[in-house]
Amino acid sequence: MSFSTLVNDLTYRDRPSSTNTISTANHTDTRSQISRARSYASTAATSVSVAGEVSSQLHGGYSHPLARAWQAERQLTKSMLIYPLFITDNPDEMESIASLPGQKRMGLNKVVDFLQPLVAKGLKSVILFGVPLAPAAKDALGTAADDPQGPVISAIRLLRRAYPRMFIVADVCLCEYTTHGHCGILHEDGSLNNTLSVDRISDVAMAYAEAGAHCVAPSDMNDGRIRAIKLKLIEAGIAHRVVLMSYSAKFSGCLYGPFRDAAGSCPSFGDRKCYQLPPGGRGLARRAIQRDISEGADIIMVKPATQYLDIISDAKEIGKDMPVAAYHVSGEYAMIHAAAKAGVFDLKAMAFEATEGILRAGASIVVSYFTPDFLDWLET
Ligand SMILES: NCC(=O)CCC(=O)O
Ligand SMILES: [Zn+2]
Ligand SMILES: [Zn+2]
Repeated sequence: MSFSTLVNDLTYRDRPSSTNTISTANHTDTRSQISRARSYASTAATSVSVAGEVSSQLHGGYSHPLARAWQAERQLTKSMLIYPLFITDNPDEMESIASLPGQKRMGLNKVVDFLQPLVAKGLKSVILFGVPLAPAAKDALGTAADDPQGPVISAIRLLRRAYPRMFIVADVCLCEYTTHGHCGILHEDGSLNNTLSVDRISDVAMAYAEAGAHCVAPSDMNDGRIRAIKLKLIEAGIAHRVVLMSYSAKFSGCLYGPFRDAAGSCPSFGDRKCYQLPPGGRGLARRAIQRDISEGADIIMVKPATQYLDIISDAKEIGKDMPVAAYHVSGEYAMIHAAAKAGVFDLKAMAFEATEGILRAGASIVVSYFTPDFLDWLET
């Protein structure tokens, strides 16, 4: 221990403090050391002691709730939240999703009324997932994904009319619409046919954009789909009014289970490890993020969120001039609910702590199933 640290340490411990009773109580035996240190300090280097006292005092800076809020580079606001909605092809459906407490799967006749109180509380944005319930709606090419009468395109049109100020994001993938449940079109050996998949995915994205989505968000992880979508948007003359949000770093793992229940998008064989990223692949995620930025992404997303905070921070560093989004996924949401139910912690406190961690890592947009709760919990 250097002399100045000793002085700081002793000076700090010696101070009577209502907020730090443990350190004063435990160190009464150091008084003679303190006075020796102090007299040395006052003769040799008075400024060391003063400077030490000044720099060791942090508590004052966050003593008030507002001052605590100011410590955050980014504070959670309602504008940062995107709420996931599951829209089925059964217009009158309103079903609870067992593995996603509080979340519903709903039909077109229900969605406007469902959103009304949320919009009144400040909901700004939703992301739409289509859920075809009729088994006949699925095929090898995911034809239903861009059915003009299908749930996503119909919901885009409906919500644009009902809530003209709401920002509508359309998730773009084929897994909800393919019989095999994979995120693209397959070769005969069951692997992804990247060329056909990108062509199909970019057509689906175009259909959503043309129907009026403010943002299209491809979550499939096929190589080159950002470039393909951007080029088609430019060619159609609508690139200037559509945000392209790439799920750039979407990791393969076990946190999507409740979503697959909700959307019926579980692969019928195999897994997604050959297109979603391996959980340890930080360098690979950085390359995927760089690639998607160079291909024309307007927003880059990291998914899941709390297990991948380093990747969010990398995304913010690599894409320092663009917004970074994080998807706080179904498994993360379900875990928080389960642990809160088991008495491990308070649901609200944990929802804030997890989301603040996501913002601190670098995100300024959070796709969250907690959105309706946050609309109640946040003042602005
Ligand atoms: N494209 C969306 C997903 O794959 C799942 C998200 C979740 O688990 O909430
Ligand atoms: Zn998919
Ligand atoms: Zn997906």
